[in-house]
Amino acid sequence: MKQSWLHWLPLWQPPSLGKSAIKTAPSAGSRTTPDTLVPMLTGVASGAAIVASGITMQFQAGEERFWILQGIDLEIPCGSLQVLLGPSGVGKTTLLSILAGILTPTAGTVILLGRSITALPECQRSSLRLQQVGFVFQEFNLISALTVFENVQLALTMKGIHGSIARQQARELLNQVNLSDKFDQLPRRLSGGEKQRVAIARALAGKPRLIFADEPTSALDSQNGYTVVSLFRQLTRNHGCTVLMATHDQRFIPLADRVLQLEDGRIVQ
Ligand SMILES: Nc1ncnc2c1ncn2[C@@H]1O[C@H](COP(=O)(O)OP(=O)(O)OP(=O)(O)O)[C@@H](O)[C@H]1O
Repeated sequence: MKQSWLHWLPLWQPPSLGKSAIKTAPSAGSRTTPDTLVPMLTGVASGAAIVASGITMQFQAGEERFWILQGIDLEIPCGSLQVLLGPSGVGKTTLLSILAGILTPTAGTVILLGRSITALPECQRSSLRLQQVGFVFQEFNLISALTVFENVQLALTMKGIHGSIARQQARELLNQVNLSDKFDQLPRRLSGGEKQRVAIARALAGKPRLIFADEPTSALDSQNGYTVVSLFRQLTRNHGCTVLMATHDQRFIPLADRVLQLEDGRIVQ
């Protein structure tokens, strides 16, 4: 799903209409936990980066309503690489967007990094995302008029990191993704794999604890895809970052700590 990266920080446009849909009602087992009943620190105590309960999402297409997610319960441990697998249109972007607090589910609750976000006002969710969450997309969404270095520096600026500290951190992030020789290049001069590594460096600005990656390997060949997913794995191992990656690509499953298969609105493990 093509989205502007800048959109994801304060705002987000929901995905477009038109693929497969589930037109049945959610199961009787679907539940909605009142947000006030969820302790603020649930999840962190148990080492979970995300705890989702009874996530249900209904969309409307013309006159018709359909359920795309049907009562998903999920706990994602800190410091792990989780792969959300499923065919196009099954609801991966929708689920990612709900877990990141960008979309509000029809029912259910999400605890993100110990905070119950479902009932938080958008400005507080946006601020939590800005400080703690990084995003990586299929289409890279780099700013074409800025150099590689400036793309990362801008992300740091948006997180309140300026001047020589921002420059130092931008250098470190780009070194971390092996792009130390590309600082002054414009994105159009980079290969797809290099662009995605810039996008990862940018997503890591401000040391987020959680990375959401939506189809990050779809535009890449096997080797570059492997480099990107290996990089995610390294981040979980060396920096304690949690990565949730949505994909329909089964090639990188061996690198995941856990595969969550999304099927008919539910997670099948
Ligand atoms: N705001 C919306 N209103 C109505 N339908 C929507 C809305 N957002 C998404 N959908 C529909 O919900 C379904 C799931 O979309 P979603 O983008 O989450 O799937 P996906 O698994 O991420 O697909 P892809 O891999 O192609 O990106 C699709 O049929 C989509 O058209």
